[in-house]
Amino acid sequence: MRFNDCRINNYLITSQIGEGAYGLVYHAIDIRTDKEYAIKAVVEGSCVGRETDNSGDETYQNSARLQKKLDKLFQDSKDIVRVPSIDLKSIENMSEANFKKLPHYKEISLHLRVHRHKNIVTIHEVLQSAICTFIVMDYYPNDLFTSIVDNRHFITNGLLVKKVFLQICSALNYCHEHGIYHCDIKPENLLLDADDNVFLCDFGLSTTSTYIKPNVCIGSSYYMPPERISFDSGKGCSSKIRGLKLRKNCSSCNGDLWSLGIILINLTCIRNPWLKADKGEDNTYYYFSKDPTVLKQILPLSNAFYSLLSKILQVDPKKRMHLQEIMKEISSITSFTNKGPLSKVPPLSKAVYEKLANPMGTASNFSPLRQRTYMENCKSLSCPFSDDEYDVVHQKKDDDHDHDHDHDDSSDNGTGSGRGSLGTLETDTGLQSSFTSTSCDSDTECPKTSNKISLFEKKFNELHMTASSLTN
Ligand SMILES: Nc1ncnc2c1ncn2[C@@H]1O[C@H](COP(=O)(O)OP(=O)(O)OP(=O)(O)O)[C@@H](O)[C@H]1O
Repeated sequence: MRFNDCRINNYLITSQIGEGAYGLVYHAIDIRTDKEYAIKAVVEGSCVGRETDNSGDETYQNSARLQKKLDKLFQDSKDIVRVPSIDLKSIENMSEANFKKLPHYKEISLHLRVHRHKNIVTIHEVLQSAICTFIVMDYYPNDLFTSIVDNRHFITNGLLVKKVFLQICSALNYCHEHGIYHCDIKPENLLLDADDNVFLCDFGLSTTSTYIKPNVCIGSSYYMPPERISFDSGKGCSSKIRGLKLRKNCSSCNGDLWSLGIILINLTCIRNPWLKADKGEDNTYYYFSKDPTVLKQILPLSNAFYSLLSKILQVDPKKRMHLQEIMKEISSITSFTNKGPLSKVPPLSKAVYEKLANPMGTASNFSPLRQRTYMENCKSLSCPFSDDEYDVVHQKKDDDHDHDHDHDDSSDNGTGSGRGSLGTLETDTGLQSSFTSTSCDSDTECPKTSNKISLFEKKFNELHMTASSLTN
């Protein structure tokens, strides 16, 4: 490895763990404490003045340029770079005017405003060298993409799906409450610790603008809402979706909600429903926009889960279900699929829901009416909760004498036992990693690009979607 054994202050670099459009991420060890960290190197000016349509070549060139600069930095300093640490509070308080001068600090500033949340990656230090900025963060060994696709970690465990998804929602809710819109919610930007706790990272596209321009803010196409793709590039620049004429700019908040809906499909079906929510370019999405029940034909969804997804994946962004409601529905849903292990899922107790949805201890809108507490099989389902959490669930169960499973979805005939079996979900369609162009918002026009071609792209293209049969 190129920078093996190089040091930045007290951090010893051990390997490269990520390569994005404008950042390189390294695994490092603090030689004083032996604690592991992830260090992201970003270059000043790297996210300025780049428009959306970028090829993989350009991404490669960007990171090659950064590598070269780092080479020189380490060479000049004989492998030990000593750089000052920037006061985090001063970065957090930076203004839009500051971001115009130092655009790459916007990602760090917005991230710092929310990194206190338990499910958002913590930034420890920001180090400034002459050629680039180093963001020192907590290190997590896995990301959600690898866990879903490679490890197939979720398809046999509905409680784990609930836990992970509620933690994602909780992190996102915290961001929205603080006026930060992530705009690049995708499995690669969700990291996992060894106990399957989620941590949101990469605020490179995030914005404080409640509305963003459709033609500037391009995220990963799989997770991008239709209103940010299907725009008229003509003078009016207004979006037209299903005959609706939408605002010139798109709601940042509602865009994140759409991405959540796609993540739910990833977690439960190991699929992406379409490549791009663009009627003109994607046949599956075209059919979905005409008739949402197409989702039930291409994915093994239970009726209850289809009903929930159709409320999240509303083409009209204003009609999308609110985040708090999504969380409550996920907590109480009793089936994700119409067959296999996810066809029977216990609802969460109020205590467990509170812990996942409000790890910061803020008030919740959980409705006691909706809660069900029959989680007696929690442990045997390979319980995703810690012992403490399990105790809370278990104690509640002891108080609860009604253990009958009462399915919302009576039409589901739940062929799978849901316990221990590998299930019958068709999981041969690989989940696509995000490799399309990305750029960041908005009023401040700070586009960045990302054309990460993942290992899974080839696999995905080979397998393609069963949905393609719909188009024949
Ligand atoms: N704290 C961390 N712990 C472990 N791995 C990390 C961490 N932060 C980032 N990574 C890894 O590095 C990859 C790239 O990081 P990040 O998304 O922040 O960079 P980027 O340049 O914005 O990438 P992209 O252009 O793909 O969005 C992540 O997908 C993840 O695999």
